[in-house]
Amino acid sequence: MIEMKDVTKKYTNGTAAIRDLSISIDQGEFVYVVGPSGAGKSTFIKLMYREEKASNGDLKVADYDLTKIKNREVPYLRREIGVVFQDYKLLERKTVYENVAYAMQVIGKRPREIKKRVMDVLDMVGLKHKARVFPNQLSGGEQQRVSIARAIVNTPQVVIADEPTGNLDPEISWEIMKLLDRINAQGTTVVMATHNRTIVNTIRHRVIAIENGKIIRDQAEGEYGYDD
Ligand SMILES: Nc1ncnc2c1ncn2[C@@H]1O[C@H](COP(=O)(O)OP(=O)(O)OP(=O)(O)O)[C@@H](O)[C@H]1O
Repeated sequence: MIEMKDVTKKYTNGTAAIRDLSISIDQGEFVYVVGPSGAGKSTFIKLMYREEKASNGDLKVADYDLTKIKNREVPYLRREIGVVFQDYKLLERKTVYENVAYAMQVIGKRPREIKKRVMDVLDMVGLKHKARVFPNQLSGGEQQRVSIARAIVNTPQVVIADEPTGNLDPEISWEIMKLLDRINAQGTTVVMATHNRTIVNTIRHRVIAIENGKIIRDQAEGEYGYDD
């Protein structure tokens, strides 16, 4: 599902945020990406959905070769990748329903299909009854559930989450994790950057540790915890 070979990302100011990194993530895996602040986790994630371009190396995501992808193909790639951010990034002037529907409208889905699918995913995240409210009338956990609904509404092959529980209380974080686990159980690959050791050590999945733009450890699910 995700193949990186000798990928380097150098920002224009000369910072090499990712250095000669190689990794393979299979369809259906759940992978945590951990590491200290500034290690390169967000950059690693941004490379996957083409928010940033690799400076060197080969990168394939969901059947797209990102070294060869044309700009007009990027929206098609993004249909296969749902992204969840720490700060939710919802559109404040749109309702919950509209926020989720928008992801389908931009790819030209028909209104009738949109209505059914949006209500189905809102039901899945437990927010069908909040469809008409605006994001600022929701708690942080509810906003994150809306953003997860938006990420999965086009049934992507991969969901990428950058610190999805970073702004949430522990109790609410577990709810978000349960939701991501459910999405994963339905066959969607999940890649999640996190600083939360309790989560990583409790809900076990493969763990990739990044430091200075390199993978320093790649620990299969079932191996001992993330303890440094
Ligand atoms: N747009 C940018 N331009 C220049 N340098 C950048 C840019 N974005 C990130 N960096 C640098 O690249 C390195 C990796 O940053 P990145 O945000 O990927 O780390 P991170 O592991 O996600 O950190 P955090 O846990 O604090 O979010 C850092 O040194 C950072 O300062």
